[in-house]
Amino acid sequence: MLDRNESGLRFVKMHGAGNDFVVIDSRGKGGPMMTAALAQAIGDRHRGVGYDQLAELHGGGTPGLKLDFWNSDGSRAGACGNATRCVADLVMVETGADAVVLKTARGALQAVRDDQGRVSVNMGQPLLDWQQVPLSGDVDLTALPLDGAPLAVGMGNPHCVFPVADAEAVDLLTLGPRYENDPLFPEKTNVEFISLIAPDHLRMRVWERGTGVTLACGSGACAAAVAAHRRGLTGRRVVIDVDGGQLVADWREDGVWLTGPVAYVFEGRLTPAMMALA
Ligand SMILES: N[C@@H](CCC[C@H](N)C(=O)O)C(=O)O
Repeated sequence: MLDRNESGLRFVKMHGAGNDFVVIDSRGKGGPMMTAALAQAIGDRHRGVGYDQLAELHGGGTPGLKLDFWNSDGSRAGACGNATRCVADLVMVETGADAVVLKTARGALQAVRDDQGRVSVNMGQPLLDWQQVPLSGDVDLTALPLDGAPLAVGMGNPHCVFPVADAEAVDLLTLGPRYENDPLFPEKTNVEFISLIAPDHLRMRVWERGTGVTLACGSGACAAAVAAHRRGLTGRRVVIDVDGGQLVADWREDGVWLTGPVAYVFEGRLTPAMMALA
């Protein structure tokens, strides 16, 4: 066990509506250090720390703060709305600012804190062309023998959203991995099942690519709002009930804004033995 004088890689455990993250701070250390093997080891809920996504913060100064995302199976993710909100809060607490810009593979994302302590991030405009989602071809998903006539939405990562009568009744453990790995999605996909509560209110259950069932998914909430609006089910702003709480997605002229809670769980240090797995 590490004592207080031993060095080790510091991390913070956070969550946003139950979507949980390990945040590694690599600022001022000459660039990111994460590898697929180490990300997978830290993500192991029995032998590591456990998380849905790992977020590594690096860069700073004039080029700006950068954020990379890893799934618990060691794969990379181009976007993670809830981790972006959590890390934005961490930086805002540190600097005393009420807004921050974080550079991600999705682009430079602007985040702000509201007077209830919730953090919002502009996740950008949805990507709706098949090449951008991406899909394996110019196919109409509604014509496919996939239950529920889904919509494909890119938010910097792929999402397949199924509007269904009752999201509670969906067998997520069977259907999630089936569609995640469908050849229609060359980079695999996140899978969301949504049902309508009211024209401004959805229920969503999610299977995340590279992770499995999670209690919430921010980019998934954005994709769900876009899909529901395109289907004529909702307006542009929706409250979304997820297993871990509530998120709000608002498709505005400048992009889809995702709002929700952030929480700090604990801080720790990874042991040298764990680091040796990098
Ligand atoms: N939980 C996330 C999405 C994480 C990435 C996803 N599993 C992927 O591989 O694209 C969110 O809050 O957006």
